[in-house]
Amino acid sequence: MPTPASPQRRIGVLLVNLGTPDSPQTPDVRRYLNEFLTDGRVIDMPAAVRYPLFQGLVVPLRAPKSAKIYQQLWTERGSPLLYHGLDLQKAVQAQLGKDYVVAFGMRYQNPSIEKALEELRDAAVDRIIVLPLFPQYAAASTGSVQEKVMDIVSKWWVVPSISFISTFTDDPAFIGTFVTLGKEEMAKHKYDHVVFSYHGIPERHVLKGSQKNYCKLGSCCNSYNKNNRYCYRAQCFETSRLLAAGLGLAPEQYTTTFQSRLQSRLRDPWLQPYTDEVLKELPAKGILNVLAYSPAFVADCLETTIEVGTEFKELFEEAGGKHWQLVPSLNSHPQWVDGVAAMIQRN
Ligand SMILES: C=CC1=C(C)c2cc3[nH]c(cc4nc(cc5[nH]c(cc1n2)c(C)c5CCC(=O)O)C(CCC(=O)O)=C4C)c(C)c3C=C
Ligand SMILES: [Fe+2]
Ligand SMILES: [Fe+2]
Repeated sequence: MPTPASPQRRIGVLLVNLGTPDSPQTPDVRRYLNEFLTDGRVIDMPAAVRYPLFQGLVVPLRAPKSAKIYQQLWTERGSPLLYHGLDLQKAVQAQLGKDYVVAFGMRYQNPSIEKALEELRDAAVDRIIVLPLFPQYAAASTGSVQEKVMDIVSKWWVVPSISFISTFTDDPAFIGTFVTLGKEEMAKHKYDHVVFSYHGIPERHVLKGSQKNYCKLGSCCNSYNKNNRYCYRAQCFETSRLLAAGLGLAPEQYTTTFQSRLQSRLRDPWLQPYTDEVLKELPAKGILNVLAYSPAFVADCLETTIEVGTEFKELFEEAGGKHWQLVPSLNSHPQWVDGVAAMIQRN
């Protein structure tokens, strides 16, 4: 008797980014910030303090100010973080072909991770590979996506086989595409210095993630090794080193900095040096032409286009700098699409 053909076994891929408001209007921004800033992995305070402090005070004050910035960022296609994510999903799906089903979700707001996982379940995939789109692991970004995904699938009757790509700080395609993009800018203008500005996190977050107290926020992070594989600071330094090597930069030709600290009355220190403080000092050192990278992101968003591309440019020029240029993010660059597909296939 002929054996029945085995059902087609497809692999589900879930690409996840952080999330963005549904519109740049204050009520939608408020809803987004309420979800984001009450996540215990982002604001690691007891829930009894976090909810009243952030929902009751911080978010109502911040939402109208953030909404104004989102209005500057918004395009005809909506929020860049969202449309670049959807473009990437489409391109990776085309690259991987019919043996894969690629879905896209956001940790906060829409499209939700829940909906994206349900799409994969409805497609009867054999197993799921989750790729949080954060190159460097942080408990507040990658860790939060992992927790959310596990929360959702653990409640399904049939729990799928699932794996996570937790960090790609040194991935050749991630580095290689940023090198390509940087060289394109360097061909148009002569730069004195390169600034690699990463999203900041509280120092406490790094120390809490340190295995066997290996990390002391000092020279321990200068090499990336088995003891600090998930140390956010060590991963940022590793990304900078690899980008600098690809661009042919000597150590004195680049600086690693950290941006977007949430100003807190508690004044807890965030990773340093702070980008805004470093860039103001550059012109006095004769550095007048700066190429700026935002390598904690793989898609352009508020943090790249507005904070690095616009606000830091203004600060630099006010301090006497002449030329500040942001390298665009990877978005759905063909080299990056190939790299994401390769990462999935290796998994
Ligand atoms: C690299 C990944 C990210 C980490 C780590 C991260 C930590 C982190 N962020 C905040 C507070 C805010 N971040 C905001 C925007 C934002 N953050 C990331 C990524 C990481 N955040 C992205 C991709 C974006 C942009 C989203 C977009 O819509 O374009 C914001 C909102 C904007 C604002 O009001 O300034 C806040 C607030 C904290 C507190 C934190 C770690 C503790
Ligand atoms: Fe953030
Ligand atoms: Fe360290």
